[in-house]
Amino acid sequence: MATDAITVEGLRKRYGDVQAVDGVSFEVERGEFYGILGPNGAGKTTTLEIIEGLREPDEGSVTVLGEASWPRNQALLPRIGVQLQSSAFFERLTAREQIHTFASLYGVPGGNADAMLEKVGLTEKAGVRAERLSGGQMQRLSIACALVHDPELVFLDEPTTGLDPQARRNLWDLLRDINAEGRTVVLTTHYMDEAETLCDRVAVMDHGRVLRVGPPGDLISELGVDSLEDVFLQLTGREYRE
Ligand SMILES: Nc1ncnc2c1ncn2[C@@H]1O[C@H](COP(=O)(O)OP(=O)(O)OP(=O)(O)O)[C@@H](O)[C@H]1O
Repeated sequence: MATDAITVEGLRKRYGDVQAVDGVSFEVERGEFYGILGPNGAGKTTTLEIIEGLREPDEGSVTVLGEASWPRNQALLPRIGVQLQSSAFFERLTAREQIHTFASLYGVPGGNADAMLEKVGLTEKAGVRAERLSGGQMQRLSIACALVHDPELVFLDEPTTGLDPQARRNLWDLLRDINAEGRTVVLTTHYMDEAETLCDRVAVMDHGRVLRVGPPGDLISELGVDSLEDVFLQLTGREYRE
């Protein structure tokens, strides 16, 4: 459908004996804030990597912003942003140098990089080396680097893991702003309250399959429980652990 940002159909991926993704289909609408939830090993990262065009599926197809994501599609790269782990920062560079390096890779003017640093509240830390930033500051820098080329679609893999509650809430405001600007956001998270607060819809995965898709509030009332945490527990039979 023309309004879909992402269409995933019949995805399968096996690593040796492990069927990591076992027939996954779903759609993400343009402008949507979409969460992919599941216990460790559920197949979330593999699914995301296939959608991002970083991994070839054994079966199935993915359309991102109207284009096939495999074979790797160069035309898509400027249109999507992928939040890298902070360990992927260039060594010994300051926050400002990091984001300017990402900007130049995409041919983006340096002024935009400084504006992005300001947007994530890191202007005062611009001269600090990335490895000396706090956990929350590093996460904000990695999100800024993923956004510096103004992508339409952003993938965030556990953006608030390891942050204290206040830093998580600050980051939630930033993620809401990114989405309010019209960008589609796809998020994986280990925090059910985070998914409940931020996501328009979530897909709950386990054992390489999608068990259920819907707005958090609908899933909660359909299953007659009190929270997304309870939905997760009921569908997967497991607590959400890291
Ligand atoms: N490169 C690989 N080679 C072999 N097995 C892999 C590889 N990548 C993932 N797996 C296996 O595939 C399954 C799905 O892994 P995946 O990382 O996609 O799950 P996940 O839901 O992202 O888990 P987590 O929450 O722990 O990140 C797991 O059993 C994992 O051990």
